[in-house]
Amino acid sequence: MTEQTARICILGGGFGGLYTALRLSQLPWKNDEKPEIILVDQSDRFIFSPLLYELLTGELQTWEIAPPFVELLQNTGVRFCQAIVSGIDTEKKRVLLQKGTEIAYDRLVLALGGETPLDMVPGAKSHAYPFRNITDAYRLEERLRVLEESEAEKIRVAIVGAGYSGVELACKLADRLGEQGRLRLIEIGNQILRNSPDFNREAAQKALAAKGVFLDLETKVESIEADTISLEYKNQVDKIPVDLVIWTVGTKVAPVVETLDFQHNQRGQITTTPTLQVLEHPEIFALGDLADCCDAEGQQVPATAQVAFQQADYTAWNVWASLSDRPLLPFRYQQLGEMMALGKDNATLTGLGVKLDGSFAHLARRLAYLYRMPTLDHQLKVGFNWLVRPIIDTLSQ
Ligand SMILES: Cc1cc2nc3c(=O)[nH]c(=O)nc-3n(C[C@H](O)[C@H](O)[C@H](O)COP(=O)(O)OP(=O)(O)OC[C@H]3O[C@@H](n4cnc5c(N)ncnc54)[C@H](O)[C@@H]3O)c2cc1C
Ligand SMILES: NC(=O)c1ccc[n+]([C@@H]2O[C@H](COP(=O)([O-])OP(=O)(O)OC[C@H]3O[C@@H](n4cnc5c(N)ncnc54)[C@H](OP(=O)(O)O)[C@@H]3O)[C@@H](O)[C@H]2O)c1
Ligand SMILES: C/C(=C\Cc1cc(O)c2ccccc2c1O)CCC[C@H](C)CCC[C@H](C)CCCC(C)C
Repeated sequence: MTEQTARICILGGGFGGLYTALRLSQLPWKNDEKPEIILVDQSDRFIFSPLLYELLTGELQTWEIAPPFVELLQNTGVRFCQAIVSGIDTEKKRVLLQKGTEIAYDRLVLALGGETPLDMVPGAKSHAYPFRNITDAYRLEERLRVLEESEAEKIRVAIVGAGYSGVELACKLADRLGEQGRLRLIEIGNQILRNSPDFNREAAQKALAAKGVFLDLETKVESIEADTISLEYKNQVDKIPVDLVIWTVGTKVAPVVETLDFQHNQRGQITTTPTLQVLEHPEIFALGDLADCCDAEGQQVPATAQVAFQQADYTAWNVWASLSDRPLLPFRYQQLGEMMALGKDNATLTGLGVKLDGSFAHLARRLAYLYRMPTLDHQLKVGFNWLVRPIIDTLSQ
């Protein structure tokens, strides 16, 4: 009697899910043990979010940072299913999709990421622009285009949150808008980039100052209206006219994740073991922004692409191990450093004992991200384009 092929279902094709699928397809399955691997995502494209800002400056094109899943999964044996996940029946081991169909699984990988909360202040949902995915980038692009084509002498942009996204966006938009832009970066704390190494924070402060970005520290957003933003500073509220508000603050898990009957932390993330398994469900793995994970050393890991990217290797290995009767490995997070774009030809990078800023950091950041893109085929296409495009642009001038 032959045993039935095992089915691995991966929910979410971001840094956690897509890289898990790709690694799983490369593992040494014995022919009679080769499982069926299905990747489910609501979108048809993977998003390389660290390079999302470059769409707004025209430095990069959609195909480079958001390749379609079908293209990435070609020749891997992984099946792609575009659908919205609406629930999981853990008793029957089935994933429920919004379109009414279900997928049975033997192993399940949860990697649905996070969302930007627009319910933190009144008016944000109706008037502020989030910046997390390709739809957000297109919406923002369209608004910027309308403003640029208007008669307005100045385009007044307020960016809420001086974390990584806020600082990177402010620098890129300042370069895009030039003299036409008047940017302010609003931060509740008393400094920007609270969690960054001093070198990166200082490089960012210098870049923001050089680009004329106005910094509102210790300032809380009270509310956002159609063309104003109300800011509280030292117990006084000021209403400031704005053309565009971008909201970068916070990450929350999707409502479908909140409804799952697992242990969650206060932020709604699913608690996992260091082997990235959901408590009391060894057949279910969770990683990335939706997972509350302490690694083998007991350190709480942050919600970053760098973490999800590393967890994907362990998840793939552990899923394979659990189907091959091998021991599972606890996740060991290696903080390699951090990189930040500070405009069109400037960046800052701290990691592995190296500190770089300016155009060297810009180049090193681009190369480091090229190396982290999902498949060799995509790396080659993008790398070739980065080499050849400047030559074509120069010749066509
Ligand atoms: C602008 C920006 C820049 C960033 N830059 C960096 C950086 O430089 N370095 C860094 O380390 N981190 C960075 N991050 C953080 C990083 O993007 C996240 O931590 C990382 O993407 C998390 O990976 P994930 O797999 O958990 O989720 P994601 O990569 O967000 O993937 C989740 C996937 O699930 C899909 N999905 C969600 N809900 C459903 C559903 N119900 N049904 C079906 N599919 C669904 C989504 O479409 C998405 O493809 C950045 C974030 C942003 C917004
Ligand atoms: N280059 C990179 O490495 C990079 C780029 C983008 C994102 N990421 C990762 O993605 C995750 C999200 O980062 P993010 O920068 O998008 O968002 P974030 O971490 O939520 O940062 C938002 C910033 O806004 C501040 N803030 C909080 N509430 C506020 C309010 N009501 N008004 C004004 N400011 C407020 C926060 O201060 P407090 O910190 O005091 O709360 C923080 O400085 C992080 O894990 C980050 O590491 C990394
Ligand atoms: C800081 C580095 C990696 C961490 C990291 C950061 C992210 O934002 C990620 C996002 C998504 C996936 C993964 C990651 C991630 O791993 C990179 C460290 C690299 C070295 C410190 C770079 C050394 C540069 C060399 C000196 C090369 C210089 C080249 C030159 C300028 C020609």
